[in-house]
Amino acid sequence: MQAPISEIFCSVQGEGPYVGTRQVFVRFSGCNLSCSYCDTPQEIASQCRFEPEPGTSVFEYMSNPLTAEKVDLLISGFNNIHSVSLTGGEPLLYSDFIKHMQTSYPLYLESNMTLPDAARNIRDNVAYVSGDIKLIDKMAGSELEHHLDSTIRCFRQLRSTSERICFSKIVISGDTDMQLLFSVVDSISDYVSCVVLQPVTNSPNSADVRVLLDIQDRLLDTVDTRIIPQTHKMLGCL
Ligand SMILES: C[S@@+](CC[C@H](N)C(=O)[O-])C[C@H]1O[C@@H](n2cnc3c(N)ncnc32)[C@H](O)[C@@H]1O
Ligand SMILES: Nc1nc2[nH]cc(C(=O)O)c2c(=O)[nH]1
Ligand code: SF4
Ligand SMILES: [Mg+2]
Repeated sequence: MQAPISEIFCSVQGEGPYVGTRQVFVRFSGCNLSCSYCDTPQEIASQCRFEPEPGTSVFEYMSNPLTAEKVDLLISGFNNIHSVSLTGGEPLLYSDFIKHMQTSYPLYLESNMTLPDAARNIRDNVAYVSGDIKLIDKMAGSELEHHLDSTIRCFRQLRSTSERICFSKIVISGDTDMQLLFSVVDSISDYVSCVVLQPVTNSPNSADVRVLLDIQDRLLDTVDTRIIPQTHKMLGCL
């Protein structure tokens, strides 16, 4: 089983409720969405860069695609790991690959939550689910309805259980549609342990802190809601 992977490195989780935990990051290449704020290259990487010594920015390069066995081997070289972050791009595009991974560390999925069949495929393989809610402003009508239905189905498949923790992150910018946000969070609130409002980073269209606090106040009636910016960018690490 093979997949295109753009990078593998060890760092601290910079987002959400597990911020500061030490993880290995496996970044799958390619995505089914193109979010306007995305901070990650969109094209399929011909090579994977691997940073053997954390924080050094010294990389080894290997040709894509990589096998699941090779990725397991690269992960096993790191110590004191809380979990392995599967990110991208969109890791659910590679659900069969994820099922083939044999690492001894728990898997922590970072997903855009738009691919419910793939979510179902790996629901017994992941211990943590960091699921984004994508409020895509260019969508309307039946396309938006289908998108939101897929999101809710993904959360239902990957919801918190005794074996798995699922939480949600929502990137908030100046033009986030708050009514849509409240309605989607209401639909998934039973499936998640908390909701994280993640202010957009490096954008001219950032959200006012008062807006963030208003959204939090409204959501706290339904679900534990936190405001957490991307901290790895403050640290200046990968
Ligand atoms: C690059 S995405 C990859 C995983 C998956 N495709 C997703 O969107 O959840 C990882 C995380 O970075 C967040 N992100 C990307 N660009 C961002 C930005 N400019 N500001 C804040 N968060 C951002 C995404 O919302 C997501 O939570
Ligand atoms: N340190 C660090 N934390 C992260 N949390 C989510 C990330 C991602 O790109 O999925 C990310 C990332 O790229 N780096
Ligand atoms: S879904 Fe994730 S990786 Fe894909 S474009 Fe949006 S933020 Fe970037
Ligand atoms: Mg990132």
